[in-house]
Amino acid sequence: MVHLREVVVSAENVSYEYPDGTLAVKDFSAEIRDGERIVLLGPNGCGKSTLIMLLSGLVKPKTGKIRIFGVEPNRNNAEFLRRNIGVVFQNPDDFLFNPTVLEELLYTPSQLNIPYDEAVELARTHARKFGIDYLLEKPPFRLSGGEKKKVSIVCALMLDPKILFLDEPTANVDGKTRRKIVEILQKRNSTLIVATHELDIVPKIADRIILIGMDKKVKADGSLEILEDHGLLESAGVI
Ligand SMILES: Nc1ncnc2c1ncn2[C@@H]1O[C@H](COP(=O)(O)OP(=O)(O)OP(=O)(O)O)[C@@H](O)[C@H]1O
Repeated sequence: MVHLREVVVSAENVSYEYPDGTLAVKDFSAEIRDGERIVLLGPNGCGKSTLIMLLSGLVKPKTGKIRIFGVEPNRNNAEFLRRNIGVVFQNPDDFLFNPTVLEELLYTPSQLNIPYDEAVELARTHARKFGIDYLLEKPPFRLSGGEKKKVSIVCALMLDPKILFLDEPTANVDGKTRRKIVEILQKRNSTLIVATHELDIVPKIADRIILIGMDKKVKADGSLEILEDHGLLESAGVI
């Protein structure tokens, strides 16, 4: 008998409309199991960033249901979710606001009442591991785009989250930084949900693709074989 791993995120007929009336996500359903490595693949504007916000519980769907670890995100489980979910936003400037990189790394642990000395030790260890230790005392706004990206990824990894969400992790970074980010993601064993429109990183980091088209509908949900269906990729607008 095949033993299926537990569902960690589920979306049931989820739609989302921005206050100005733009429909960003249309009737999206999926079950994501523990340890799956998923890429949300689709062209600009198909709703990937909005889906990352919805599936990570940061935004509530207008219709439909999102469950994370079996429960709908709400005020009572916010701390639990924060402890177990890491999110890397598309634009690090939306997220980095502390006076130094070290303080940035310490922010979430401090919100979760992790002892200061323990958090500093954790931050220094992670910074060394990801090669950003030379940046610890710098203000985040003085970093390059690629450095900001790496800092946001390390922030999200600080507490070794059970689910890691990343929105366009390799956009606007040089080849070396891209390789480093891919290597970091390849080493993770826990659930990974990545939004991207960059086809070349998909086989390196994912084992399942959810392909979304320009009309915001799911065009395919399955294995990496989707990458070989050029007609499908073209009709979805990714090639
Ligand atoms: N704050 C907002 N207010 C109104 N509409 C928005 C807002 N943010 C996004 N949208 C719209 O929602 C739709 C989905 O946007 P979203 O950013 O989720 O797409 P995406 O697939 O991540 O795009 P990209 O690949 O360009 O990052 C688009 O039509 C976009 O114009």
